[in-house]
Amino acid sequence: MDTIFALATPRGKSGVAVIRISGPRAHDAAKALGISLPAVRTAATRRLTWNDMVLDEALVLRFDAPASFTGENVIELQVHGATAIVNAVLTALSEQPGLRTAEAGEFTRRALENNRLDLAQVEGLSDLIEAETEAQRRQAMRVFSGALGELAESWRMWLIRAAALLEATIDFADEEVPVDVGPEVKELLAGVRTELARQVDGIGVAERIRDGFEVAIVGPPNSGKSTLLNALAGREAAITSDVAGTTRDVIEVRMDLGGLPVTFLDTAGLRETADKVEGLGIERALKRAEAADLRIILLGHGESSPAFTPGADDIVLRSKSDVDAEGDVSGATGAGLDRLVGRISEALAARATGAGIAMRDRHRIAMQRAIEALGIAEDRLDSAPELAELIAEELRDAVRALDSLVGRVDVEHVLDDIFSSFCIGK
Ligand SMILES: Nc1nc2c(ncn2[C@@H]2O[C@H](COP(=O)(O)OP(=O)(O)OP(=O)(O)O)[C@@H](O)[C@H]2O)c(=O)[nH]1
Ligand SMILES: [K+]
Ligand SMILES: [Mg+2]
Repeated sequence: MDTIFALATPRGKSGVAVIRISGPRAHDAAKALGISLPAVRTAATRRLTWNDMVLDEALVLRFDAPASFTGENVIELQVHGATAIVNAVLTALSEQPGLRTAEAGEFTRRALENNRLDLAQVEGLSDLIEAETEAQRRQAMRVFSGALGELAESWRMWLIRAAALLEATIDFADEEVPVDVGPEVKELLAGVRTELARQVDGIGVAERIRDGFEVAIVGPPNSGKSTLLNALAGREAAITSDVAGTTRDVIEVRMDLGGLPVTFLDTAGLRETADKVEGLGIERALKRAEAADLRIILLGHGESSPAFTPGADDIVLRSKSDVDAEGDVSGATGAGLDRLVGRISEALAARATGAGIAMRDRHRIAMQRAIEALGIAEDRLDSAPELAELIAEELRDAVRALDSLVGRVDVEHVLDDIFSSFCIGK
């Protein structure tokens, strides 16, 4: 196994830069830099030297396998964040035998291989690093701390219990079965299936929290959509003018709205037009507005938008309240903007509460596979309960699907559990 190293903080000038070394030669690599190793899990300042030259005065942290992020011996060097220092230390490391630069994600891959993290936690970690808003941080943190693995483990235990009950009836096939296990098995399966379905339902919202909600601003030309977008963004993101049909392409502005990631879409004014390019813009506007999570329908004085019927949560507003007594909001003066932002946050926050812990297509596929297997098992329990062996096989399929959630693949281990732990009356 190679010993790998890399800069763990972004490149460029900074107060401190962290260089991580992981693998069997991590301790030797530190010693080769003139470092006398600090005690495990303590930090000590040490002078780094290479070819008789002092490179820097660094804070050195030492972790010994398996109690480290990667599960290997790890040294972390906190050096002064000058490009020249970082380069000198990285060069010194690369000149040592058995050491090489880490590939992207390689520290985490080793953590996975050494069972320091499960697959879902690895996904959580990558989302955590990408998190920009509070809701994203909270969601990623839940997954990173192993919540999905814990859920999968509890489902797995229920299914293994159900399979064990069925196995017992197989063992007793020729004799009298002491108890009818059907009702208990059914209850276990229905419990798992209901929870799985709830998690699958929450994936869409969880994906939204990860990738951002879309809020489209739509309405007739010149109602002030682009001006409103600019007011929300606090910058001139879109061109505005008194010419109807100014906006053609969809303009996107990403924002943090009360902790939720939101992308606002400014769109072309909706109207009948003979202009080919404007027509293409309107087509795009309609498509994106329909796909968005929420729409702000912005109307001018006395206007309606025949091209757009508002959905239940959509917000219909009258623009230019600074010059229109019946207006609700003014992109020009900012009046009514806080109230609008409040309404949008409220509508999206209500949806965000439906988020589950599962949050990826991979999770959806695994869970749906499990739901399907459980459905077949439940049907068989009703129609042909004597086929206990076949039913148990469906349960094993469901367990395998759930195991794939966390990247566990040792099916033998599952079968061992089933056959060893719960043998009623034997
Ligand atoms: N007084 C006032 N004028 C506004 C306001 N919002 C927009 N306007 C003016 O209305 C005109 C149209 O504004 P835009 O923001 O370009 O309108 P739009 O809806 O994006 O127009 P299209 O992109 O052509 O569909 C411009 O002259 C703006 O200065 C407002 O809140 N108050
Ligand atoms: K305009
Ligand atoms: Mg516009």
